[in-house]
Amino acid sequence: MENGAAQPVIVAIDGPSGTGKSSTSKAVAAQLGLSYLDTGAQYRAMTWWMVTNGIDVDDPSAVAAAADKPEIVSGTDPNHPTITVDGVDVSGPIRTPEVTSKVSAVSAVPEVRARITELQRSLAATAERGIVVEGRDIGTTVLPDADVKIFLTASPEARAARRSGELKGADVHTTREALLKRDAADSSRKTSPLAKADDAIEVDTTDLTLPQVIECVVTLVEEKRAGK
Ligand SMILES: Nc1ncnc2c1ncn2[C@@H]1O[C@H](COP(=O)(O)OP(=O)(O)OP(=O)(O)O)[C@@H](O)[C@H]1O
Ligand SMILES: Nc1ccn([C@@H]2O[C@H](COP(=O)(O)O)[C@@H](O)[C@H]2O)c(=O)n1
Repeated sequence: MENGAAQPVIVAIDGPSGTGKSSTSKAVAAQLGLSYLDTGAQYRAMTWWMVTNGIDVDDPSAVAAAADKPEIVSGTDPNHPTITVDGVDVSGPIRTPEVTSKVSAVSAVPEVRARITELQRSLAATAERGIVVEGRDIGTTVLPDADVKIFLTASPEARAARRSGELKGADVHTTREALLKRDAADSSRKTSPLAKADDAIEVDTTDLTLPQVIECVVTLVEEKRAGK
């Protein structure tokens, strides 16, 4: 089949924090002309709204009761991903240390996950050429029939070094502990925890450059499209 008339392809990329999901997914989507969805940004947007509206994020029933209130809209252009809550651009505010430290509590609430999962499935279903969706439960729960499933990993040391390089001046040890704490919370929650789908391909990125990881994923998607 000609490239222009190709069937939409759905790519699920999961893994712990700092393994390179966002960087890889954006680049793969841009290279292959697909849409891109950062599902972590959606959970961060929900958390930002809870904090901004004085909801106690450690009270799951308060979070559940408010979960249907914010209108979260994700733009899926990999070259210009956007996220708004009730029409406000929150791409900056969702990356603060406060939101990062509270997002695991909010994302563990089943009503939050149900609401956001519905948004994710709807975006995937309407992506004309297909989509790369990255998160923690995409291959296991959100899109279990995805055409290609990747689970990225990397050593905690490599992930902490990458993150502290981004957050200029951040201490690597503190960054490592914060990453591991978030992974533990995300992996141990009852509803759709961070997990590798049985049919996902695991790619350990510890000793790979970002361009190498991107090339590996592009090749896997192209092989799938070619029916190999
Ligand atoms: N293979 C790699 N080698 C070196 N640096 C990398 C590699 N992959 C990603 N990075 C860098 O590591 C940092 C974290 O990457 P990224 O944000 O893509 O991870 P993530 O898995 O999406 O994290 P999170 O789940 O916390 O959002 C970025 O600065 C990115 O440029
Ligand atoms: N599919 C997903 C994606 C993310 N989360 C939660 O959001 C947090 C932030 O994710 P980042 O990728 O932006 O770091 C993450 O720690 C999870 O709590 C999720 O539950 N499911």
